[in-house]
Amino acid sequence: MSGLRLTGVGLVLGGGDTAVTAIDGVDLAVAPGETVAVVGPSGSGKSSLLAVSGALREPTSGTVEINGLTTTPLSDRALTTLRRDHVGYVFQQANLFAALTVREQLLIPRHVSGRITAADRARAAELLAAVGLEHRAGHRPHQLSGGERQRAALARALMAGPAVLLVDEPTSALDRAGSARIAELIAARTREAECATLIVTHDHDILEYADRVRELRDGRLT
Ligand SMILES: Nc1ncnc2c1ncn2[C@@H]1O[C@H](COP(=O)(O)OP(=O)(O)OP(=O)(O)O)[C@@H](O)[C@H]1O
Repeated sequence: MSGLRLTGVGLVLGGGDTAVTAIDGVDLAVAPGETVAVVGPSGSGKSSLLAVSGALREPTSGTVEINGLTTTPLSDRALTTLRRDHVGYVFQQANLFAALTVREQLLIPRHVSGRITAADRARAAELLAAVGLEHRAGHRPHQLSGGERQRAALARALMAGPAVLLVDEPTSALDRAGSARIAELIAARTREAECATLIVTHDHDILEYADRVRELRDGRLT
């Protein structure tokens, strides 16, 4: 299927005496245009779930399908292409490049895979307007607020038109109003771009913006 599908996914981290089952028999499907939130306490496996969902970690068992493509067994090169072409990531610290302006954060990855076209520039401008940052396009990350950085990271993640959008604790650095704004924006862009969005969070305030909410406890989805 398009979107994201996890079937019987398990992930064991470490080995020997310190081996931990971080994810245990997880079945989860996220359809295009849908936002699913997974909520769970610290250590419940949220980051691990995102890592296997985004083909950043190979599951110990089960299968992960991203936009109809199964992630195992694939070469490192094929995985890199899969991640680049099909997955957008918005991680906790926004991971913006300190030296680049907001506009460049969106355009430089295009440059790496070829020339920046007029269509790329138009798309970047459209996405920055959609996240309310057109007036900050020439700013660098240290000149932005926490919420603005998250919105820049969201726009960058959407630049390649990913089939799957993975979001880790989008609101950890934000106040309540900022949290609501980014959560609303993620859900709206998800519908608009018809990507399958998985958000992991412990922030219950943002759950109202998700189409579905699942709970993670000790690596198991309930
Ligand atoms: N390299 C590792 N070796 C062994 N166990 C690990 C390793 N990395 C993480 N773990 C354990 O796996 C479990 C899941 O970790 P994970 O980071 O996915 O949880 P989380 O829900 O994202 O936590 P938090 O909200 O605190 O970031 C935790 O119990 C953690 O202690």
